[in-house]
Amino acid sequence: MGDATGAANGVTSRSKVLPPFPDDIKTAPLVTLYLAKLLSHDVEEHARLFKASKNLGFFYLDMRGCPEGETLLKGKDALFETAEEFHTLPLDEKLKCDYASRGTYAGYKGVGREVIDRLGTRDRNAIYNMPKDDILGINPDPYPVPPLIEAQHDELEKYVKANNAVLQTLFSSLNKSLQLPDGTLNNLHRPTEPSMCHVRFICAPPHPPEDRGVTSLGEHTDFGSLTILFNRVGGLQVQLPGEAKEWVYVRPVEGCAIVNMGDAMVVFTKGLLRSNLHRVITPPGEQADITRYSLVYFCRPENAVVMTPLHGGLLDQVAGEAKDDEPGESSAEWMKRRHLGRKLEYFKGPETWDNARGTEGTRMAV
Ligand SMILES: O=C(O)CCC(=O)C(=O)O
Ligand SMILES: [Fe+2]
Repeated sequence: MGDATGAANGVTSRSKVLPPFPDDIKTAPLVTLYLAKLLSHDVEEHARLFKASKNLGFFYLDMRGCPEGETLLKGKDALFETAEEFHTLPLDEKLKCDYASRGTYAGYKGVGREVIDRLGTRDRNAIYNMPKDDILGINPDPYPVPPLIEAQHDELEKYVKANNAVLQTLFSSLNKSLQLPDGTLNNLHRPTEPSMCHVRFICAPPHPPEDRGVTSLGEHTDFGSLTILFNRVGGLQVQLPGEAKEWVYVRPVEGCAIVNMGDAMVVFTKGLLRSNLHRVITPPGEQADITRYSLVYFCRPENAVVMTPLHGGLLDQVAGEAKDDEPGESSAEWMKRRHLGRKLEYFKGPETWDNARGTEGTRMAV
């Protein structure tokens, strides 16, 4: 469980105290926003969210000090335990929920079953994806889950709802800052409607000593709208905007989620909001010796939403259209194209990689 003192260093996992994130490495200058302030309609905090969403597109969201955030923090502690339990199951148990051949992102993906670049280099992460629609009972034909996940159904349901409460707060705030008609962003992301939102358990075993510094998860921008990520150890890096294209670690901070914009927000806002490149490499310092777990909630637009720029408010003053590759593509098609292009089962070469790209090349310079 998380360490109640508030420092990310020294937090415990199921079996041990985690080694500290080093103090002597360069880290990304993510601003810290406060959920409690956004909920109490603090005008300055809304402006800070808008600024962070335009500048780096990544920020810490401190969840402490309000029931909505505390519920999320409790949920993530419980689900880190579940993630460890799931990923330590025997491989044949996990492979029972590998649904890649069905053309879905749902279920288990073993280490090396995705590519991380055009050349087909394999990833070093195992992941388990649980669709929001399965958890909330919206999908009439949910993917089978192992008993230990079934046993956590209520916890997962609470977690999805807690994430959605936070997401709706963020969408309302950004909607106001963009001066869009009331509810525009929120109505593209109603949790009760079918969408490809999901909870993900990520597990990266330690890299062998000769491979330290290697990439586990290649550079990418997220496909969807907003991502709420919890890290306990380092390894996540963002590429700082600017000519130097410098990669720096993101320090995990206890009590805070790492939130980032995905490509859907870039498309909707003609590039006004930024989805920043990020990747996962060997965790820094002593953290390199342990298995790295992370917990993610990916929020995507409802399946029926068309991936095209929105109109109104400030967006009417933004020149130019984002070059979304296929105007008219639905959110469901966009997510599937991008996801399957990375799966080993579907990767045929550099063209598959290129076809799975999003807005990485079209974002505004800041
Ligand atoms: O594991 C992490 O810290 C980040 C994972 C990530 O970027 C992703 O799954 O899209
Ligand atoms: Fe990501």
